[in-house]
Amino acid sequence: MNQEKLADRLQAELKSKLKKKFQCVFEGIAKAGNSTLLNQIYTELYIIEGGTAEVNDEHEIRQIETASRKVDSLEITIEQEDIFKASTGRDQPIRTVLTKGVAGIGKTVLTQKYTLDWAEDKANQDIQFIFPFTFRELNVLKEEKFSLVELVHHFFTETKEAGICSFEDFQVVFIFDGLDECRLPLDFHKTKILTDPRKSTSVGVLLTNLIRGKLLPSARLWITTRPAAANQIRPQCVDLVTEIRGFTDPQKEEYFKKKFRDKKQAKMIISHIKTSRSLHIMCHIPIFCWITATVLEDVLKTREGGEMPKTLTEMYIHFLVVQAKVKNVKYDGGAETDPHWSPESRKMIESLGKLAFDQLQEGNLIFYESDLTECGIDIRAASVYSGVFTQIFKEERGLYQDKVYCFIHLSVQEFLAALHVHLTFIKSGVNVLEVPETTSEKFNSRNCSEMLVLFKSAVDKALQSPNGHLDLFLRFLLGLSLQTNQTLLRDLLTQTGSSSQTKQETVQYIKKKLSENLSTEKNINLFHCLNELNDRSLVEEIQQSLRSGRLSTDKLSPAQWSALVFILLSSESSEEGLDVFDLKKYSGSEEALLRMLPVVKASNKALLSGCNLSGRSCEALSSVLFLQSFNLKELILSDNDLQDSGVKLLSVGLKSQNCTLETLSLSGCLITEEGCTSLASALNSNPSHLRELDLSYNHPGDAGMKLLLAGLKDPHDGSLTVAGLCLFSPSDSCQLTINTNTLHTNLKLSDNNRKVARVPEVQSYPDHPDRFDVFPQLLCSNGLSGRCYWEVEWRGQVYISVSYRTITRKGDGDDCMFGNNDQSWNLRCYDDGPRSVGHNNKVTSISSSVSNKVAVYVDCPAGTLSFYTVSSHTLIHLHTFNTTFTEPVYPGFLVWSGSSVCLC
Ligand SMILES: Nc1ncnc2c1ncn2[C@@H]1O[C@H](COP(=O)(O)OP(=O)(O)OP(=O)(O)O)[C@@H](O)[C@H]1O
Repeated sequence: MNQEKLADRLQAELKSKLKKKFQCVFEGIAKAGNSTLLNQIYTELYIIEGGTAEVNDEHEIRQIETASRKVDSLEITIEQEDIFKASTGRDQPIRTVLTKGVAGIGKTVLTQKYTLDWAEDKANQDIQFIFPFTFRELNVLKEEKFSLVELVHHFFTETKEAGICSFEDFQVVFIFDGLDECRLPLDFHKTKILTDPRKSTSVGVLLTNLIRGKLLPSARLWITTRPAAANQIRPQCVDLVTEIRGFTDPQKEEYFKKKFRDKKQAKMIISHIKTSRSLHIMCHIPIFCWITATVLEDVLKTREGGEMPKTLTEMYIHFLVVQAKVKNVKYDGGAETDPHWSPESRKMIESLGKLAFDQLQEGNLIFYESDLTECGIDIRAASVYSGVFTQIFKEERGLYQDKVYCFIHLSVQEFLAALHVHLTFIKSGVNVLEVPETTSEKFNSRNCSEMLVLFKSAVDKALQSPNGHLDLFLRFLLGLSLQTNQTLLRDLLTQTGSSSQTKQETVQYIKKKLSENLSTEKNINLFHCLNELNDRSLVEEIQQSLRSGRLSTDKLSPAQWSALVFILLSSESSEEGLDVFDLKKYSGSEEALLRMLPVVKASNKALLSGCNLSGRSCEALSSVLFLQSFNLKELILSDNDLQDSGVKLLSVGLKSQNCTLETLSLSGCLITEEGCTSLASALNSNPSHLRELDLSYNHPGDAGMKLLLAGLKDPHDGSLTVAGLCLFSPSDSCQLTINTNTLHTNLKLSDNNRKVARVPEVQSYPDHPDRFDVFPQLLCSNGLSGRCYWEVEWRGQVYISVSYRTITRKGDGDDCMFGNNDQSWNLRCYDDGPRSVGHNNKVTSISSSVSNKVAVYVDCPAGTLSFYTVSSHTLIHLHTFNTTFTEPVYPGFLVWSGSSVCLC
């Protein structure tokens, strides 16, 4: 048979083998007989290009609706079948792809789906052979010698039978899943170069050379890994890094719809998940979806509503309890209401915990019979165990038909390992983490509680691990120390432990570590730990790390940003802590804003002033305004060069019926008439909730002003729909001059006539008909008939006013005092801020924050007089008088004793 025909036949055989192998996924129920078809449950994942060869350590989620995703130009998404096809603009062919993703994000499932689609002739038919490997399988061959060809023959016997000994002439893809589980030495510096695929050597050397591109350079490679282990491969060896970000919100729903074919049940589960923000966020990780589905199916069956799990630890505890219950009911003939933990199941969890821990410490993820026996697991009963606790533990046929065992998912092993450490400590006071070489001098166990020593050593060990293999373990261990979590496990844990003081000291220890120079990945895991510990200062801690540059915003990968966002959103303190989102507290940059949009979305007030934002931010914010579930009431964008183009983009969102923004500040954003036009039309088309609009320090021009005013008029009664409109432009600022002829003799000028103070001594001013003789008042010489803006500072008690020139100057009647007649208007200011406004003897109280600086804006043609307090970068509207000015108005002041006023 010629080579081509042979290859075709082999391809058909390989496809048929891979189809069989991957058409079903093990979702923990294999033993129970209901294996699941991969095509039936497979839900599209959100995958992005994660930078070039620069491999950094990474983590968690992406939580943003599709609406905002499409405008997020920071990310290039990739379809599952196009993993070797990079975005345009790259001319080099892609040989090696490294796909990163956190635990349970769907790396294995993705590689399986890719292979299955190929085997079923659905995609990538240009590939002649796909050879999928897992590092788990390869680890077993650590001590053996193979050539590359022999290795392929070994795993894919049909290639050997077909007698194919050379793969150079074929389009071949090798998949290596789970680099984080790799126990083979991959030493890119020392390993000798090997180019001959027929030369026998250790598997580690084979892989190193394959990845280097020395061995079989024509083949393509796809390696998957948890982020923390990605750095085992030299960046130069990787052509494309991609990242699985899990499910987007619509994908989450799709998952549950596929999982629960009963539409009613699916709907109920989805709406239940949506009620808990953190649970909903967690479900971006497929394994959580699966665990959540398992837990909720049970929770909803047995109790109405109830508290939903909020943290990772809580979720896994629920999962364990559900398993115990299922075992009890299904296999032991118990009733749903019986205690879940029989002495046998308790014993089994203890044994499984010991196995999980011992093997995790060794870095082992598959075990042999001898490992089970060592942990007191009866080997004959092992298959029963795996049948019983199918969803925790599974039995596989390994190579050579040996029976091997592993946990249903690595995260379950990590959880049980933590449970083991916890249980052993509670029961016997033994700290199993304390092996002699790690007993650090730093801990003086006589001074700290024993438990604290345990936690500290766990933190240290996790930080020492180069591939992060104890990261999740640490999160679980700390999570288990919470009383609330121990209560959930009450029948399993006969005694509980850990005090709030231990918790506090653990938190302090973690914070100390956070202040050291750790990798981003470690930093983020420690944030997760604080979250598991329910620590309320977490948000502040994250802000500090970002602000100080300990977490450099330039170096954070998209996934790390998402992890921060996830922690911020799910942390307990976020309920109040994120009420006001102040970008500068994190990092005053556009990148930070774009990455933290989900936090903006969850906040009531977003302070984004002076952060170098551009149109990109406007576009993204606009998409947030479109969202239904959005809380934002105040958006402060002042002092960013957004320009007309930015405002146009923002206006798209302002038009949305979902937009319930009450305050918008665009002060000093370089907006001209064009920007005002789009803003006016947006505000006109949306029955807006907007109460305050600050457009000060822009250049709207007359036409822009008119448009805006028209756009903001109520169609029914013609009144302004926005109470606090601030429209002045830089050209409206006036330089006020005090008219010394009006000055009362107890008012003294200083600072080049910019400051007026009330003094007890009578000043020797000449008599003048314009001078106020009883009230300590003055007027400026500026007669205003257009638009004018000025700012004033004061001490003590003053009235800041405008008045017609005709106001009476002599005597102590109301016709003389600012605000007490129809000739004048005032704002009454006190030591603690403005308290009321007055006109024609009518005083109206206003609310204001503490302040001693106000701005006044008068628009004579429009008939408005507005007062604002001035606080950094923002004008906060106090009050607007609407009237018709019949003659020019003059700024003026009344200065009570011990007070002074200053023109800014
Ligand atoms: N695309 C998907 N559609 C439906 N379910 C999925 C998908 N991806 C993952 N899952 C579910 O999540 C579980 C975990 O996925 P998988 O084993 O692929 O994660 P992983 O990223 O390889 O994790 P680890 O790094 O811990 O090995 C699967 O068993 C399956 O139940």
